[in-house]
Amino acid sequence: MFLKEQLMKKLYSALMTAFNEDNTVDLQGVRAMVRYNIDVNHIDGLYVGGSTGEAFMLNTVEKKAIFKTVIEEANGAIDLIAQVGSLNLEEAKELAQYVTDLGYKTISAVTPFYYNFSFAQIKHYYNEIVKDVDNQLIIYSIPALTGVSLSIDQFAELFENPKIIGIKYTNADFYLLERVRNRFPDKLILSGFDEMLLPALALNVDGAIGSTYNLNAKRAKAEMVAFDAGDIQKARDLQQVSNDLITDLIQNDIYPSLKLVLQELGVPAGFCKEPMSHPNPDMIAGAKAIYTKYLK
Ligand SMILES: CC(=O)N[C@@H]([C@@H](O)[C@H](O)[C@H](O)CO)[C@@H](O)CC(=O)C(=O)O
Repeated sequence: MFLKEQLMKKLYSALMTAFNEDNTVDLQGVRAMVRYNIDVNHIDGLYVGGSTGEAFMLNTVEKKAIFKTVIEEANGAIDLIAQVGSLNLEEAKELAQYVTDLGYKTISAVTPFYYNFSFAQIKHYYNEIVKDVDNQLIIYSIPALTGVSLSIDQFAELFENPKIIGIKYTNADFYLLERVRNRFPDKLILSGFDEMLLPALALNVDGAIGSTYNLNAKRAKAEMVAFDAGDIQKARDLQQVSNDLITDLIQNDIYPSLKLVLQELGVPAGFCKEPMSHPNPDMIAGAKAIYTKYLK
């Protein structure tokens, strides 16, 4: 089991999934992205099977193949968190057992979405996912995509289960983040919006998980170091450049653009899965410009 100290102020890439043009999973591309994160980004860990991994569009067999490939390729070099949450609770439980058996030390699960579940149902979902596995879980809270906002008292109720150890906090509500941080000093809070890394650091999060760290980890790490050293102006300057990069990525369609820029960096990141876009000439030109401006 991880102790909180072992995960402090760490940077995690939200791992992408490489797809072939026909929308099948390209496991060689997945391996290449794991390697790039370890060898070039010097990342502390990977969040596998999350939004950036396009996991909510994958079937169980594909998810298992990715979890297996990633842990094999990482071979103990970095922390791995497996996002197993699913609207199909049976699938979530099956994946929780599967990744635990593979050796993942931490799991995570998105709040169940779409059906407007009550808090009692959400609590049941989390307790069921961890019930039979010897593992610990981080709640994945991303209200902008799920429509599910948990209150501080609801987080407290979920934390009554000792296996629930933290939150992947992808939320622009910094008032709630401050409240959560101070009410649960021993819980892991990992910030999820890359463009808000600096204010999240100011509120003493334990680290960050994000999509853009797949290619911008060096700058984000430098920002974390500057912040820790008290060089706030340097941290601001770095966040400003990162946010220019993130703005350009979003304007160019972020998920395919992340993959296109990785290809410029020599990583065969493949395609996104439809209905995500496949690249068109304008998008390819935009990604090349982003690479040249921020990463060359
Ligand atoms: C919706 C989304 O993709 N959010 C990203 C961010 O890294 C996001 O792409 C970035 O902050 C740009 O907005 C992460 O929070 C998601 C994430 O870590 C994951 O589950 O893959």
